[in-house]
Amino acid sequence: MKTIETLEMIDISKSFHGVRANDGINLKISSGEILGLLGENGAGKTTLMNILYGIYQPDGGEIRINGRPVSIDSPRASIDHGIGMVHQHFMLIQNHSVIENIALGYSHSPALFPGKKIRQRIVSFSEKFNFNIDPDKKIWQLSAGEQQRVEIIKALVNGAGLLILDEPTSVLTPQETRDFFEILEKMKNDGQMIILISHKLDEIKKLCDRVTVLRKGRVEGHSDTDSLDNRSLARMMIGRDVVFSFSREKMPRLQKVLDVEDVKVDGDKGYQVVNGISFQIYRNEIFGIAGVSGNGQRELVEAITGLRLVRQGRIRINDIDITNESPRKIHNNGVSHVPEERIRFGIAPNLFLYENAILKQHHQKKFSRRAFLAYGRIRAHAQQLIKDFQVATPSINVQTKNLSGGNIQKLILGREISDKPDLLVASHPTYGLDVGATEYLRNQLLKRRSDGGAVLLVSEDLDEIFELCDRIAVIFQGRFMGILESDDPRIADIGLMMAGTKKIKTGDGADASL
Ligand SMILES: Nc1ncnc2c1ncn2[C@@H]1O[C@H](COP(=O)(O)OP(=O)(O)OP(=O)(O)O)[C@@H](O)[C@H]1O
Repeated sequence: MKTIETLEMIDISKSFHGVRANDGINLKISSGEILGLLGENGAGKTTLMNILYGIYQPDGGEIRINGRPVSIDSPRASIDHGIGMVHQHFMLIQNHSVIENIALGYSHSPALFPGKKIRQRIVSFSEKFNFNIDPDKKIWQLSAGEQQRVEIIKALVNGAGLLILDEPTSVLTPQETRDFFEILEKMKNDGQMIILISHKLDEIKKLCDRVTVLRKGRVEGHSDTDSLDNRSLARMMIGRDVVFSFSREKMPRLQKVLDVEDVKVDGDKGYQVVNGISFQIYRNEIFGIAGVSGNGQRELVEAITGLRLVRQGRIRINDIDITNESPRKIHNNGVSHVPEERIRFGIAPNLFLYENAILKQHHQKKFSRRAFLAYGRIRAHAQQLIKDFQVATPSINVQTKNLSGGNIQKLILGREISDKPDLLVASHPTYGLDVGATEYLRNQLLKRRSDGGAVLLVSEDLDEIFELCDRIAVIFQGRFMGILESDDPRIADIGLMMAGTKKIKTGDGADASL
């Protein structure tokens, strides 16, 4: 392992076409420390870490390792200096084994395929930090948590003394998160340095020794986590107080909007992953689906929004059968969708922001005149959207791929909600959002409900589900383990239901699957 004792970033600046993403940033981390890097969406966290990892070159400033200035002009140089980065989206080749993936990035190899040496190192790290990974398994056979551990091992095998982790728990189940925290503690006690980017304040407080908070490209402050509570952390990040809990008045359910009847759907690998699910959602209702990811919720949502074939059963919106209709027809019948994979399904990355602001809506009368797009109105709509949803961008004339992850997310949400759909289907809508944007989004979902909309919310964040939903279904292996009213005392068993060890008979649509 490389011996990095201290790493400093001094007065780092970086601009993109006049946008100062980093403006004189200072940061320091020492061996055996976990530093939290916090900041609102677009604050400059990813840019700063991309500079440290050699993906971008800074316009000014210096990086010092053990007090000496170093030049990091590529990821290879960064790895050679003992820095490793685990991105939000894993960079692993699915059809290759763990050992093959690690060999591909191995930086010290004299041999063509240094399999034996790598196997030894995987085993030794696994024993030391309890990674529990089979080196011969293919990546596609591994859970998200296991794939993340492979990424970490890959960095450690290359000698990383400093690990950068970008929102590492967003893809993990609660159990995997607990295991992951233990691994990080062990690594820290072994002298490893870790920089953790996260929007989850509890996580930051639990794991990090110190935090550096960025705002609008500058350092807002450095602090020990002991001396901060969630409220003061949030205030540092977004410059105002954040509401952490919402009051949700009870509302009578009105007409039925969505009717899902005994639906069966196949997954990507060709076998059935939604095994006969029935439920209804009404106007003035937020209906939550809780469950560990990979239990069929993604496929169910894709079936409702027209992205996946329904093999059996019917789906109706306002009593109109939309089973296996095109996404466009389903959208025209009043369904909007905030997809789980936003960059892939939510935007066209190379189009301008104002074009993405009306994606799927361009044929509507307000945006087109005969065969032509009404660009004046489209631009005005985009301006309003970025104002209402606080999308941080220099203008509406930028390619959407250049927005920060959280701001892309806000743009999609704004577009879908402003369409005032009868049914809004939102998959993990607050993932990647800062605390201020999360608060705003949750308020918007509640507003959609009180304006007479129906909302289907799929989330792994139980706090979010409890906070927002009128009824909660728990999905396990493609079946509902029960549908509960939010004030049902049996809600305490939700963990058991998520793990598949308890079913609850509720006299609702869920019975069809019990
Ligand atoms: N390649 C790029 N081209 C143009 N602008 C960019 C580029 N990368 C980042 N930016 C801009 O720099 C600013 C900082 O973005 P960055 O991705 O670093 O923020 P972040 O703190 O990581 O945000 P998030 O929490 O949303 O991921 C944003 O205004 C973003 O639009």
